Amino acid sequence: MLSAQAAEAIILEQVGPPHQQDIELVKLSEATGRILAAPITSELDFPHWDNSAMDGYAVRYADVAQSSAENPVTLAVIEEIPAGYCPQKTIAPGQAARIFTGACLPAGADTIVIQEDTQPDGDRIKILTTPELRAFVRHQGSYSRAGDPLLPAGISLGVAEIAVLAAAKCVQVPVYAKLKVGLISTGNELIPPEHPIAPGKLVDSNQYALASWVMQMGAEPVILGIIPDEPEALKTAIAKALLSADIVLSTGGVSVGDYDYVGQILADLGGEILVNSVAVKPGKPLTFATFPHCLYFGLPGNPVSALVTCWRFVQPALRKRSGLTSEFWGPEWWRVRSPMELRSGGKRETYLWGNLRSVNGETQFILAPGSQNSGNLINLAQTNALAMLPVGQTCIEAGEFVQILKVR
Ligand SMILES: Nc1nc2c(c(=O)[nH]1)N[C@H]1C(S)=C(S)[C@@H](COP(=O)(O)OP(=O)(O)OC[C@H]3O[C@@H](n4cnc5c(N)ncnc54)[C@H](O)[C@@H]3O)O[C@H]1N2
Ligand code: MOO
Ligand SMILES: [Mg+2]
Repeated sequence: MLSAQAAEAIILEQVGPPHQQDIELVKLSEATGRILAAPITSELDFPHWDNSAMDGYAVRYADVAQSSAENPVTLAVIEEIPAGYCPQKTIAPGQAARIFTGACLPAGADTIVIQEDTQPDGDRIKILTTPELRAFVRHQGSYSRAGDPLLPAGISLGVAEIAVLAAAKCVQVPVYAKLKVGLISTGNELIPPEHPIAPGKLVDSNQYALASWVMQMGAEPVILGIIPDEPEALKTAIAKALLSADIVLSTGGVSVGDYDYVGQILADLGGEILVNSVAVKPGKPLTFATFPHCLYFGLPGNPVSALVTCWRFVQPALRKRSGLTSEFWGPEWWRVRSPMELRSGGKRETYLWGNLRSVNGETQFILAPGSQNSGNLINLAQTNALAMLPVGQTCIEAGEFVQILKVR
């Protein structure tokens, strides 16, 4: 049995980055959640022009360096500059321009006085304070200069990145193609949710759970359905899956039972089986095999085992394969306090599910009530974290810190 760390390393080592031909251009409006495939630079300075951060007056600092409420300097207002307008005049000594937030600074001016610190006087303005030199001026190029890198390749595009791409006028975005993830449920007991339940039968929840996870990860699920525990049917289905996906996830059939055929079939199909048992709970029979153009994860059938192994082992692999740079592969560990005692058998790296909650300003892990059994998917709902007890640690006392994996 491999340790979790050894299995993780073996899996990640086998995962390659996307290929160059996997790059496509998408519209910016459809780029959310996609992974940038090339670095982005802009031909523009940010800000594009010196401009005002406030509503007020553009002045020459030298004119107002001694100004105060008691001894205000009075300046002639020679132009009004709203946002979007290009100033026509140069501010000479003794002059100012009315200016508004976002408007271009006129030539000659170097400082903004906010209107609260002024008093209008016909077509002149009294300055009631001494501003700081260059106060409230947003200088051209002070955020980023033309030609500077704006975004690196290998990041996921979220709200802020989309804003930057829009500002840089990048309306066609180079991204990596979505990975295709084949999904197979194995088991004679399984029925789709639409079918009537019968004695001994069970609804295939794994297929829906994994399809949901695959979509959340920005990949494309390829639904291959329920396959009975029959070697020939399974072999045909797995062979088909290997041709139609970059990564295949099956659930069930990987343990030691007489109907657990997945490992043997992977070997028969020419797969190199690198992992078939890992010291994690739940998830011990996790199986990983490589094929020339496909990675195969045989996840355990129990619903919680399938998801825990997915979050812990498949997620970093999928992130790497989808083009993210290494800092984003995870797993991302956090350390938070648990107000409750947490227990483990100590023989396998053990995962308990629960919630991260903010309690009096501190993040805490709250264990999900009910049975922490890998067959119980009911109390996995509405959780958002897994607490991890390493091998050898049988207990975390109430109030102590525990290592956490954020999930979903
Ligand atoms: N003698 C031993 N028995 C078992 C061992 C062991 O070491 N020795 N390991 C146990 C552990 S741990 C796990 S986990 C399970 C994994 O078994 P399999 O991956 O072979 O999965 P199945 O036997 O096919 O099913 C297990 C369980 O999960 C239910 N299931 C399966 N598919 C689905 C699905 N698509 N949706 C919902 N539920 C599903 C299935 O009905 C079974 O109850 O093996 C232990 N046994
Ligand atoms: O390891 Mo199994 O995944 O306990 O249920
Ligand atoms: Mg089994």
